[in-house]
Amino acid sequence: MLPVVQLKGVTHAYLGDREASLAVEDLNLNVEQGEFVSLVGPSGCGKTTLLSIIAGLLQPSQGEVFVNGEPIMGPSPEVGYMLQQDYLFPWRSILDNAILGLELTGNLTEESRKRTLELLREMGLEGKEHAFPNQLSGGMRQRVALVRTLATNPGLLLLDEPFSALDYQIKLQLEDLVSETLRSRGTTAILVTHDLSEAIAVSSSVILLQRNPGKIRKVFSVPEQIRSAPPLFARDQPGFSELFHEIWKEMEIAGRES
Ligand SMILES: Nc1ncnc2c1ncn2[C@@H]1O[C@H](COP(=O)(O)OP(=O)(O)OP(=O)(O)O)[C@@H](O)[C@H]1O
Repeated sequence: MLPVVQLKGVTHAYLGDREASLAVEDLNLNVEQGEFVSLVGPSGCGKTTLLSIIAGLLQPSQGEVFVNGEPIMGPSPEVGYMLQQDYLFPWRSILDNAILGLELTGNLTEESRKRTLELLREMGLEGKEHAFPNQLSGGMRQRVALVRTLATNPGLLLLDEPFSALDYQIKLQLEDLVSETLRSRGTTAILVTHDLSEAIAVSSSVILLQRNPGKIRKVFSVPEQIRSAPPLFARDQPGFSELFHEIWKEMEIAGRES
């Protein structure tokens, strides 16, 4: 089976007025169907650059990027992108926000609208369909953003720190919800996070990047007993803290070298 994401020799330099800054260099990566991969590493190591490239929002200076075997030419409905901010439109109801992606891609039908209502219910937002974003909590709004992203049924989900602005308890609940939803749908996902314990709790593998320039330093596979537990309980599994300390140590060494 083809990997869902393939990066081959991806290099990207941002061009400034006087000089170019090399954000990522010669990156090679395959993400397989159903994998949940986290990208961690120090600020400036190129995590967001990489997601933008995979999302088709940024063309790399060099190298090739494939999603489901097809070269990426621009944003595609196959790829969902969720950010730290929910970017809901304040003048649209929750349901109207949730169906926005379907509208924009010309896929809004009675059937897809019903599926979106069902998703809102699964996310605990029943009764809020006709409310407006300012009537919802931050955690609820982020769940609406998740429904909007999932409504178009993307095979690949890119998550750029989607939980980082939330209270700790809400963040843990959302990690569980997202992880369970993606697992049951078999969606492939790439998460950028600064929270190492979150990365280990939700992922099948954790990719540590280093900076100056951004490169993959090491890939850590998350053991089955951690991976198969819901994120909240994954943190109590044997091997969790050992893996945390192993990655942490490598991060510190990488930090000293960059
Ligand atoms: N639009 C831009 N123009 C110029 N340089 C940029 C631009 N965006 C990012 N960079 C540079 O590219 C490098 C990688 O940035 P990127 O935002 O991808 O890193 P990151 O790992 O996501 O950082 P953080 O963890 O702080 O969000 C950094 O050196 C950054 O300064």
